[in-house]
Amino acid sequence: KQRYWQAAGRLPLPPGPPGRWLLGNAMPKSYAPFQFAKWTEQYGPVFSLKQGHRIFVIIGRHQAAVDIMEKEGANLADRPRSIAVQDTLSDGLRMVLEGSGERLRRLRRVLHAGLQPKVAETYEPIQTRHSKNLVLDILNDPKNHQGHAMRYSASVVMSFTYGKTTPTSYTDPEIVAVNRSLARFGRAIQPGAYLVDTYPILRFVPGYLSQLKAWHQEELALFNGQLDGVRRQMREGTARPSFGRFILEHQKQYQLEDKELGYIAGGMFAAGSDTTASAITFMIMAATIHRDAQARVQEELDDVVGRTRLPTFADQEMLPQVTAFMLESLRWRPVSFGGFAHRATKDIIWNNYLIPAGATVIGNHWAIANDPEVFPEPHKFNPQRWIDDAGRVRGDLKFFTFGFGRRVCPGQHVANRSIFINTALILWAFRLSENPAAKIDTLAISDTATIHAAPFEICLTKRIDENLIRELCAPGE
Ligand code: HEM
Repeated sequence: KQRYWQAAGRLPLPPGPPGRWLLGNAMPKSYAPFQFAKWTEQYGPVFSLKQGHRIFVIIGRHQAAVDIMEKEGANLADRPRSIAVQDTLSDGLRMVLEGSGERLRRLRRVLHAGLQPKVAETYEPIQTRHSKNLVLDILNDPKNHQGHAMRYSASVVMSFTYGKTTPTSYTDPEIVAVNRSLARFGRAIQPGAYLVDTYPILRFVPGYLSQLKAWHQEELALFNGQLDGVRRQMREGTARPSFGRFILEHQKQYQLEDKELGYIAGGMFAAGSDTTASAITFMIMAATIHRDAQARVQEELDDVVGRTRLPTFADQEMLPQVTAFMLESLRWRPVSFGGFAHRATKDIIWNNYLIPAGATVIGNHWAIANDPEVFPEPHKFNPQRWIDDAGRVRGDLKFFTFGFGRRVCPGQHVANRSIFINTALILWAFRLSENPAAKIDTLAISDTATIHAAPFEICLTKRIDENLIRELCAPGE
C-alpha cells in the first residue's frame, strides 16, 4: 500500500486517449483489439484507459510484453474479479478465471502434469487418426472445410479428455449441450453484460442471479456426467489413456476436491476445441492465399517425406518449413486476438510509468503480432522470418500465441501438435488455391475472444493420387 501511494505520487499512469470527466474512457463498441492497436500507434507501446475507478493498461509491443507480461509475471498471475461469470455461473470453478493464489497453483500443477510435452506426446496417435479423417473430409466435401476443422478439434478434445474413440460431431447431444453452456459463458463474459460486476451490491437483489445459478447447475451436471463415464470405464478396466483418467488417478496427489474434477476436464473443451479449429482454418486460409509460401512447404515435404507415405510427427525435426508456416499462421491471424485480461497484484513500474496494483493488464496479441520492430513488414505473410541462416527454425524469435507468464496456455503442447500434423497432412495431400470468382477477405473475422474466419472457399488440386490418399488415410491405417 505504502509503495503504491508513494509511487503514485511520483509516477504517472501510461499515457492514453482522453476520457470524459468521472466516466472515463468509452470502450470500443466492437473489435476492440483493432482500436487498441491504433491507440498503440498513437500513444506508444503501453497505454492506459480509465473507466470509473478501474484502470486498464494495454500492451501493444513485443518488448513491452516481455518486460511486463513475462518478467513481471509473478505480479500478473491474477485475473480481474468476475461475480457474474466466475462466482455465479461457474461457482468459482472455471480455471481460466481463477484468481492467483494457492488454488490456481494447484490447478495449474495438475494441468501441467496432464498436458506437458511428454504427456502431450502420448496423444499424438489420436491427433494423427483424426487428422487423416480431416484430410478425407476435405477431399470429400471441400466446401465445408471449416466445419471439418471444428469436428477435428472437437473429436481430439473428446478423445484426449475422456478417451472417446468415435468421431465427434457438432450435432452430438453432448456437444450441443457443451456448446450451449459455452455460448452462455461467452455472452456473460462480455464487458457490461451483467451490471453486478460494476455494482456488486446487486448480488443481494433477490432473483438477480438466479438464471446464472440455474445454468451453473446444468453445466455442473453435464461436466460431472462426462467424467462419470471415465470413472465407469476405469472400474470396468476399459479406460484409455486420457486427461480425465489422469486427474482421477492423481486426485489425491494433486489435492483436487471432488467438485473441482468435472470442471477441470470440462474446461478442456471450452479452451481447446474452438481455438484449435480456428488455428487450422487460418493455416488453410494462409496457404490458399499465399501460393509461393505453400509451394515452399510442399517442396520440403517432397524432399523429406516423398509422395508415397504420409508425413508423421517423427518427421517434424526435418520439416522446418512446415513448422515455420504454422508459426507464421499463428502470428498472421492470432487466434486469441485481443488476449486475456490479467490483473496486477503489485505496483509495476515500467519506463517511469506506474501500472498500479489492481489494474487490469492486457497484452493485445493483434498489436504485438504486428510489431514492425520484431516482425518487419508485419502484414506480409512470410514464414521465412522464422528460419535462420542454417535453415532451421529460429530459437530466438517468439510470438505470444499462447499468452503470457504464469497464465500461459497449458494446452500449448497439445495445440501445437494438432496444428503441425494438420499443416503437414493437408499440404502434403492438396495444393490449395483461391477461386478468382470468390476472393477471400482475410480480415473478415468474428468479433469474439477466439476469432473465427468468415466462411471462405478453397479450390483443391490433389498432389497425390486420390486412391493413395484414401488408402493412407483410411481408418485403422
Ligand atoms: C491454437 C490453440 C490455442 C490457443 C491459441 C490458446 C490460447 C490461450 C491463451 C491466449 C490463453 C490465456 C493466456 C493468458 O492469460 O495470457 C489460454 C489459456 C488456457 N488454455 Fe489455451 N489455447 C489453445 C489451445 C488450448 C488447448 C488445446 C487446451 C487444452 C488442452 C487449452 C487449455 C487452456 C487453459 C486450461 C487455459 C487457462 C489457463 C489459466 O487461466 O491459467 N488451450 N489459451
